[in-house]
Amino acid sequence: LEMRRFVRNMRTVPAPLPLPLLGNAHLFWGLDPAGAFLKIRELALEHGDTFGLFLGPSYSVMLFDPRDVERVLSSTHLLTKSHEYSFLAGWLNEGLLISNGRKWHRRRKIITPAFHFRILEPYVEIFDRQSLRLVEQLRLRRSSGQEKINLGEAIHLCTLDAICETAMGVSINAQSNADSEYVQAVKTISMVLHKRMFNILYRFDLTYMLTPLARAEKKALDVLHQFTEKIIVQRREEIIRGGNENENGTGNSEDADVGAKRKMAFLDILLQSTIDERPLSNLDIREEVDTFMFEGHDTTSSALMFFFYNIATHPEAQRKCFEEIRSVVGQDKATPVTYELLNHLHYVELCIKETLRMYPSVPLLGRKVLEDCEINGKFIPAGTNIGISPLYLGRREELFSEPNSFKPERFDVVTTAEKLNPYAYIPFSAGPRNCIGQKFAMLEIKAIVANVLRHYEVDFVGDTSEPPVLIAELILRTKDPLMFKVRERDY
Ligand code: HEM
Repeated sequence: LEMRRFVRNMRTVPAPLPLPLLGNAHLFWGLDPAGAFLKIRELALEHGDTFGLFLGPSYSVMLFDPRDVERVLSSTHLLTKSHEYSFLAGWLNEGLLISNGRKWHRRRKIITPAFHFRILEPYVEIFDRQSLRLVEQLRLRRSSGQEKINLGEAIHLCTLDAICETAMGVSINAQSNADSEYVQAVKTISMVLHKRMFNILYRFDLTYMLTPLARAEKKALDVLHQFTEKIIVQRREEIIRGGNENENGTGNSEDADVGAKRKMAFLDILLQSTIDERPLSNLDIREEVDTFMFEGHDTTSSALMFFFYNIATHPEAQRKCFEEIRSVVGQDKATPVTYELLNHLHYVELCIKETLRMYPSVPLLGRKVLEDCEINGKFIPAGTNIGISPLYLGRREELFSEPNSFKPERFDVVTTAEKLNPYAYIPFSAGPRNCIGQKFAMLEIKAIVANVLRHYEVDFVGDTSEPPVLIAELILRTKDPLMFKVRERDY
């Protein structure tokens, strides 16, 4: 930073004293992601809700005051993502999550209609079918002698199946074929992303390229990209050949390793979209489909895992969820869940919202400031990275009473006395760059919850005296897997 701007910034934004060259990096030396998160909390207590951090040459400002958060997230100027998102570019290229400027704006405009409720409504049939496969998988695990079940792992495969079918209109059958090349490639990429973001050895491109991890990434990317591309080419050809015979689930296009009835998948919508009257190229479509694949499965499976943890450790909440599901969907376990029925699951929705307050799937958001600006009297110079943490905000005592307790009723607008600040509760972010898939996510989570709880009572197997240790990586997870027992419900 140039000295004059630096001094102006330091006057308005407190920061721990930086060391030459290192800045404040030494404060985080040797800490794992969980430790780094606690350190940031400690610094907020010491320096206030908005404070600066120098990590080597890069300067960041952490915002923990909802008023400052509002200024950033609602702004139409502060939309550029921070450098960390570029680690995703290998897979997502310049898809909606990481694109910036004019490209992002135009893409957001054409993708928004793809999340209209009329498009989402038929997807519930997919969520229903895939969650019944999950129910079956859990039964198989039990009958094969697995006493304790890693529910998060089983759910992850289920959400991967659901997003693949909705995004591309094909099934990868991840739940019955967890060893498939595609599923393994998704796993490899997630592992690589976490390592690149949090391990200094892998952070810099030049040194990273020499590691075996870079080779594993390249191999996995080839698998992922080739798969998406193959589906795009096939679908384009089908449309040229004979129109949309497979739309709305009426057709039955089969492929060697993919096979499922097609609906109006996101891919079909993108194939019909135009920008400046020109259709999107295969690469344009691939980056958006891959973005849905990434953003649409890990997030929902993290939310679901914490949902089941919360209700398993709060039996009264589990009972109320089950009673509501039974009264809305009916006594017959074979009745399919529908869009209409899911909209009536009010108490389940409160539990999902409370889960996302305590355990937001995306624990940290980052923006890059391109021009000097002021945020509520604080001078932020161009080049600053901004960090906003939905996880930290959701656990602030000043914003939520008993923040570490699971209290779904706080979200009940009819009965609650608590007045919630919309910028304190931001699991789906907020403003122009909020989550485009939030309605999709709520429907999918509800469908999976409804089918699992209709069939099973879920118990947590583990130490409940302490909350699980969280790892605030790209997607929130726990240090150790959460293990559960499921018991068949008789009614
Ligand atoms: C519980 C589930 C989910 C949560 C908590 C969640 C959360 C978020 C958050 C916090 C952001 C903003 C990220 C940032 O600014 O860095 C975001 C963006 C996004 N989400 Fe979600 N998400 C969920 C599910 C989904 C699903 C199911 C899809 C797609 C089917 C999706 C697609 C996207 C896309 C494309 C963006 C980028 C939007 C843009 O920049 O214009 N998300 N999500």
